[in-house]
Amino acid sequence: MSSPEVVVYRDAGLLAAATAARLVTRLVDVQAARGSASLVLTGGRTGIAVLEQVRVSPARDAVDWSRVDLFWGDERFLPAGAPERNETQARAALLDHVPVDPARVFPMAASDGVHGDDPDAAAAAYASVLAGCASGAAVPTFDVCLLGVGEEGHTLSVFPDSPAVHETERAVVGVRDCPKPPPTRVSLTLGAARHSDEIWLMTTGASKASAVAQALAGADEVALPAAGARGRSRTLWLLDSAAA
Ligand SMILES: O=C(O)[C@H](O)[C@@H](O)[C@H](O)[C@H](O)COP(=O)(O)O
Repeated sequence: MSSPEVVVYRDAGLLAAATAARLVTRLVDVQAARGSASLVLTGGRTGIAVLEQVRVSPARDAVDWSRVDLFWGDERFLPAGAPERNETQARAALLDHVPVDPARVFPMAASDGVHGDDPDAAAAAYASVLAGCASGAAVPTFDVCLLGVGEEGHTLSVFPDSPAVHETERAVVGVRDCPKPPPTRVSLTLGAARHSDEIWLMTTGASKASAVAQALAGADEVALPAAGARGRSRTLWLLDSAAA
């Protein structure tokens, strides 16, 4: 696992624009080397702001969007099309504006889909999707995994000292009574996220500064889940000056 690197930007707007540029370049480089690329999307203001900046980037179409495999790190377990769903927001911010291949976009199930309102069934189904994309492994090696970080150190929908942070077997879990609304979610585990080549933790605002400091000081992942988000070759903490 890689050691955390830190890049600090003047403000949240510059972080979003610079991270969008970083993402476009990373996807182009991976596609040049391997033909396709895989990306894990996140919810939250910061993650969506980055996607919006990708949409308006002059370099956007340097990426062959038809050869990007798109996954989610977590999802708010709501009916399809609900405004609060990470998928809804990602489609509005970017995916509906670029020629992705629908067969290579893998949203987590909605609460009114085939799995009903059972987040555990939805999680098991997503684990099967991941295994189906992983040619023999349980989880693909994601090229880039975008993550946000909460004030108390959550990432994905993995919260401090929660059942999800103690999960060592499953790659995807249902989350209930989530401290951050909405309460029911589906989430990758930290173990699944660590299959990523690069993990980018995008964090803005003074309210996150304590969690950032604890994570970078080597806090235990049970108490500070974001501290356990490590990429195989790179772990990037992308901060604005307030979070730093
Ligand atoms: O579904 C979610 O809410 C996200 O996955 C969550 O992990 C988010 O990334 C963090 O809470 C940071 O959110 P902000 O960027 O809005 O602070």
